[in-house]
Amino acid sequence: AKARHFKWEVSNMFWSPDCEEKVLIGINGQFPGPTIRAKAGDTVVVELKNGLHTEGVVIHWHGIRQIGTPWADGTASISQCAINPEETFTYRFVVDKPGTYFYHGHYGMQRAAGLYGSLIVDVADGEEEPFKYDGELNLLLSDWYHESIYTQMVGLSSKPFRWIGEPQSLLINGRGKFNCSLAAAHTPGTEKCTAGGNRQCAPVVFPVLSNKTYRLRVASTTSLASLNLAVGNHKLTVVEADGNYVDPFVVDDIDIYSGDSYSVLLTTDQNPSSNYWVSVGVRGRQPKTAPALAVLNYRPNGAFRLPALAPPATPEWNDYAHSKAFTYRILSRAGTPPPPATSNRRIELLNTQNRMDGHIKWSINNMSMVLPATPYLGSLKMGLKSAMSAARPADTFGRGYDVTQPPANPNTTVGGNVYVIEHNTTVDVVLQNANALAQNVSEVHPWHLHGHDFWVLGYGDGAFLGDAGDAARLNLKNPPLRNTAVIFPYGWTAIRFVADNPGVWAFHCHIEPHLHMGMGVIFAEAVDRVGEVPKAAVSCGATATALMAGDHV
Ligand SMILES: O=C1O[C@H]([C@@H](O)CO)C(O)=C1O
Repeated sequence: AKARHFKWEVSNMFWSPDCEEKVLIGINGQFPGPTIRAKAGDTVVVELKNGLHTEGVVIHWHGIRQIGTPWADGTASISQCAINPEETFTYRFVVDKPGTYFYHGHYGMQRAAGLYGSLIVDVADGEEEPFKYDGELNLLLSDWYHESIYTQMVGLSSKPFRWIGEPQSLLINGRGKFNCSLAAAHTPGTEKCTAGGNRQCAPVVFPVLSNKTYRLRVASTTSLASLNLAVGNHKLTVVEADGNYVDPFVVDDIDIYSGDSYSVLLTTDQNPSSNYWVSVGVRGRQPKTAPALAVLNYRPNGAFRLPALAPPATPEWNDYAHSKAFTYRILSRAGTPPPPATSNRRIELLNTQNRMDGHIKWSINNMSMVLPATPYLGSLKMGLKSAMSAARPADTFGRGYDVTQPPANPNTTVGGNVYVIEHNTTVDVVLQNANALAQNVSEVHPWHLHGHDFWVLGYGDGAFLGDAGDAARLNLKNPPLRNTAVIFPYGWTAIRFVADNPGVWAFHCHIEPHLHMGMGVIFAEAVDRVGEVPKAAVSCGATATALMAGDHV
């Protein structure tokens, strides 16, 4: 195992991801940020300098469990202080498991401002993947708004509430088109874009050879959009989800929620005289955003020889039967560790949209999460009384709640939502979706857990019936291991994890505006067992460090 060193500087820069120039957050002058490539067992060291002029920054390594290094998880107010402008913080952590991951900002809505990149972990030397392929294609998917994240955040917390709306474009590896289509010939009423050139918005071209198998690594860091990916005329074999191998299955298209990652195998078995479209469209919300397109370029055809066939159509946004059919097929590959047969605790989390003093919030068991000024990892480790509100959030919301209707009493309050988790206990969490504030509206929410993979034990429609029924029907045989799980409209999703990684871990909806509106909880897991926390993670600036060392002003 090696140490892999990176020196990064985060800064605002002008960029044209969809051909319209805006300001975004890049790393070392690049957007998306540099790809990290390492082997399982390596130590990744990122010296991160904050080159933003007037705001803090942190980076979360999404899918990396940070076993023994909870201070490197990169969550502002949770695992560390936001890094001040001009300051450098060093992230040092082991990438213990091969897979397709990514990293992104986890302070305010900085992820939506473009602060993200790929993190790919290959198998350790001497090990082999359990499937064969000839080459790899990397697709980091995102959505893009023309309004700044500041305007978006102010709208979300204003009275009256101003929703951010749908994104202006979808991006593949940071590239998209705003008001034109590369496939205008197949899309009546749209303007044709110029395809080539070396502009920042030039479409991605994936060169391939005929009759080979490629591993497509696909990850979504979208702010809002749930996506679907298809490649014209080609089948996709799903082999990995969130850094865990799955029992392979073949589909025409895959759904990818924000926070998800997949590997799919594609065999170039189609007519080699043509190129083919890779198409990424919106699902789960009525789309107002055109699909993103990239070119699967069968060499030696010209890169910008446009495909003869129309781009594959994205399934209807509200065809949830299609979504569920895909999601339910994801099961663990033989050899994946099975979950413990029983759990010590079940936490049932009801997701509701609420009102608070004229604001709109998302609440969990009727508490909307707000983050503290002092990062939990330090304040809980030091046992500071101010660290947590005395009231513990509830483990359940009671069976009577009608998930099919807007909340009878929509009023909510804010809280820390800190759940204290005992070391080495097995914890079940049931995420219960419900109707939003408007009649007949219930949305998709992809929930992401930090610090752990979890087994997805099952999904259901309507209210979870608990011990009266659903608890006995969970899949304990071959549930997939993941770090992100979707809850479907009006449905529930049950997960299980073992609390074997002391730290303070966020568990939240990965939709950026929903997290901003409070849709999350904190798992304070065996914090007394956390090793010595680096001072730089929990004290900010040189004076803080010096004061901690006993110096006086
Ligand atoms: O959180 C959300 O708020 C809006 C809408 O429900 C209220 O304007 C929306 O579509 C969300 O996902």
